[in-house]
Amino acid sequence: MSAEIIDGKKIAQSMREQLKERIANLQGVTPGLAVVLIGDNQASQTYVSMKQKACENLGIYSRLIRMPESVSESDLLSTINELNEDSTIHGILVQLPLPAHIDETSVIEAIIPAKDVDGFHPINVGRLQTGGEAFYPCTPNGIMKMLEYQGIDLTGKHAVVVGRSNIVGKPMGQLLLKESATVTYCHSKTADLKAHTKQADIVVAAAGIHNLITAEHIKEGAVVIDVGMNRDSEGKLCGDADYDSCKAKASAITPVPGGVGPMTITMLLFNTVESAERFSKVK
Ligand SMILES: Nc1nc2c(c(=O)[nH]1)N[C@@H](CN(C=O)c1ccc(C(=O)N[C@@H](CCC(=O)O)C(=O)O)cc1)CN2
Repeated sequence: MSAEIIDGKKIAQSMREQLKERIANLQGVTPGLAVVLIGDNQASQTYVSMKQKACENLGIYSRLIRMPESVSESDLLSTINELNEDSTIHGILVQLPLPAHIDETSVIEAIIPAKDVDGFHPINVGRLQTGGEAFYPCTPNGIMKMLEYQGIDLTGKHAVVVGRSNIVGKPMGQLLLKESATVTYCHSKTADLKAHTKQADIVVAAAGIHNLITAEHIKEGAVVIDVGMNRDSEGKLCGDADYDSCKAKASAITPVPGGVGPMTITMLLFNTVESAERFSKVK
């Protein structure tokens, strides 16, 4: 078997076209996104400029707030408070990771849930479990859209999520559960990872370990979703799954790059447009 390649760029593009129509229907309201970038982390700078470019292409107003690595937590919190009050801004995100002296939880909790387009605030995290109006984290929600686009029905399927981060692993499991999948979480301390992943209809690899998942870890016909963003010894971007060996055994697989990554940014645009729509209804 050779797997179908799930083309994240193509799905992202089709979703972005739909978003253009929603923006046109906003009648005079321009969705606004504020991105706070702290320090000089090269990867963060790349992701932030990709976000800004994507906003520009769609007609979303984007404001970049750059702060030095040495910024104090209280200055950062004051900036967030100003953005919370700014009616031209519908979405706020602080690019992660943060410098060690800043408490991530305090920063995330300072953003009002209605503008938390990353979906990291405890109110949004809680509503993912209990229901109600919420924003869902962009990477796992993007994966759900990819699975839907591919026509993969999740009801009764066994999904194994490898990784337990707040950004990807934990919300990924919740979203899969919402669609009636049977979910197993694995992580760095899981004994005999292979015994779990081999039973899975869908494996989501989000552990940040290059080549953690090989053909030996999956069953014939499994769907492999690769969230990894690692660099190999030559500096080439690669995922958590050994692409060539898994491709030969899986029924569908996401590449890195060009798989989950483009969907992460698209879901940020999606949440920002959604937020602008919600605010314009409140007015
Ligand atoms: N506040 C947030 N911080 C971070 C998030 C997040 O969702 N919110 N996620 C990651 C980084 N990230 C977005 O911020 C992100 C990572 C990767 C991509 C992407 O499109 N990758 C491309 C390859 C890009 C390259 O060449 O380097 C791909 O996979 O095709 C988009 C967004 C951590 N921080």
